[in-house]
Amino acid sequence: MLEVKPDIILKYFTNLTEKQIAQFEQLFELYSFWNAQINVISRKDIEELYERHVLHSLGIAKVCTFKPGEDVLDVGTGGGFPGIPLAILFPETNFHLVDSIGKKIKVVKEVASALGLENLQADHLRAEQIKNKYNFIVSRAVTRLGEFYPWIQGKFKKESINAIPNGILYLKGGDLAEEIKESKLKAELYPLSAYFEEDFFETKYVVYVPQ
Ligand SMILES: C[S@@+](CC[C@H](N)C(=O)[O-])C[C@H]1O[C@@H](n2cnc3c(N)ncnc32)[C@H](O)[C@@H]1O
Repeated sequence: MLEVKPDIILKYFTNLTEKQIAQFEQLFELYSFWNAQINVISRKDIEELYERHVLHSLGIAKVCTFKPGEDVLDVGTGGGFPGIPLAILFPETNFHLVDSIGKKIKVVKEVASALGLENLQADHLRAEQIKNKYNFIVSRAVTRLGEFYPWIQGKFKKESINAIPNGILYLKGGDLAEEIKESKLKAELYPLSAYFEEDFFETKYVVYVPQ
């Protein structure tokens, strides 16, 4: 069987514990197995799992170091991106992963349980149904910011304990100027090419919208 190693993760995250390295290593086998049954990432992408999905998700960690005890919501997590890689990296932060498609949440629950992730809860829910409040709301590839914002408005904790105020950290690509203008939000753009040298990241950003 093809074996793909998470070397690219170790290249950019040099302080991982043995446990975290083992968890990242497990991801390839787990997603190869689950993706064959329930499509959560493009099947031709599986060999690029670590660069295009795991490292891309961890781009958020280059912009914000989550604190122990903070609550983070991942809206439209699909098979667990960006929530699962972030939950491995920040084991003392609480992650709530939701998706409107139940079978995708099944994959998230299976992967999280195989990894022994105790800081992650996954629920089959639409973002609009959520009543809890969070420090940060993360997302990737769900919808335009203008549509996304009303779903999560009012779901932030008032008090911030991080170096950056509570807010949205959204992974986006391409030309964002028009989308941000249309949303009328005050957004800050962090290019992932500033942190990662691979071509894939040339057009990728973390969009931060403080609350
Ligand atoms: C293109 S997929 C992206 C999945 C994952 N974030 C990733 O990057 O691999 C978009 C996901 O958003 C989910 N979704 C769309 N609208 C949603 C909503 N209102 N609440 C929760 N999930 C939603 C869909 O079910 C789908 O799984």
